[in-house]
Amino acid sequence: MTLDIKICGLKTDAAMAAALAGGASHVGFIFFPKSPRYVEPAEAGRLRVAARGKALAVAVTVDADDEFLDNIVAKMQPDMLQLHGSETPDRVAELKARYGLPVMKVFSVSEAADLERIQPFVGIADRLMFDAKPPKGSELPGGNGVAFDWRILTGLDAGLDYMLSGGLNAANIGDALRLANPPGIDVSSGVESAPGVKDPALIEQFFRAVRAARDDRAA
Ligand SMILES: O=C(O)c1ccccc1N[C@@H]1O[C@H](COP(=O)(O)O)[C@@H](O)[C@H]1O
Repeated sequence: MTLDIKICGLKTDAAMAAALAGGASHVGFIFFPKSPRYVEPAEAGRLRVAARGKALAVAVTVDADDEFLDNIVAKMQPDMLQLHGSETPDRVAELKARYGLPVMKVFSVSEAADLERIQPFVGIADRLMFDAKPPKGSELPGGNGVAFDWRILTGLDAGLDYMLSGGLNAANIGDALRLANPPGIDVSSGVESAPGVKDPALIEQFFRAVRAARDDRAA
């Protein structure tokens, strides 16, 4: 089975180069102004050029309005939108039609009952993502470096296309893959040396850990 790997919150050429060298299938840019990973749409547009033909460039937004999204889509030219807020199924459908782009809808989860919220989005969102709930007091809906109990994902329908996110890093990715067997994974703060500062060495280490875990499973 192939495994999609998204490195999110890119802000520098060096981080982009490390993500592509490792074999990322997706690279993400954060358009949430309060985030330490926020990047201006034009700068994301410059950075994403290196990914053309190699990885899908994902614009991550949180309950963004049309004006902000128009600007992001025009300047960055993403391949995909990631909706990390409380967007409804109607809003997902509206944005897919408006931009002609696939949409990945994010759900924050902590227990199996949280998975019931995905039903109205199945068949509308192109892909789902499961992230941990933000810790109390956090201003960020994602990018908190917090993991959830991956075993709850074993209750999902086989064949559901999703990415596992939240608190992943080189030390725990083996367990995450073994327990949840997701079709895709997404990492941000687990490959940073400080909030918003991607570390190419940690990115490389993450890919190495993924490869080692997959080799172990294949053996
Ligand atoms: O990373 C952020 O700052 C962010 C801000 C607003 C919405 C989403 C954000 N990040 C997303 O959350 C996942 C998980 O992050 P982490 O690995 O736990 O740090 C990240 O990959 C982004 O998709």
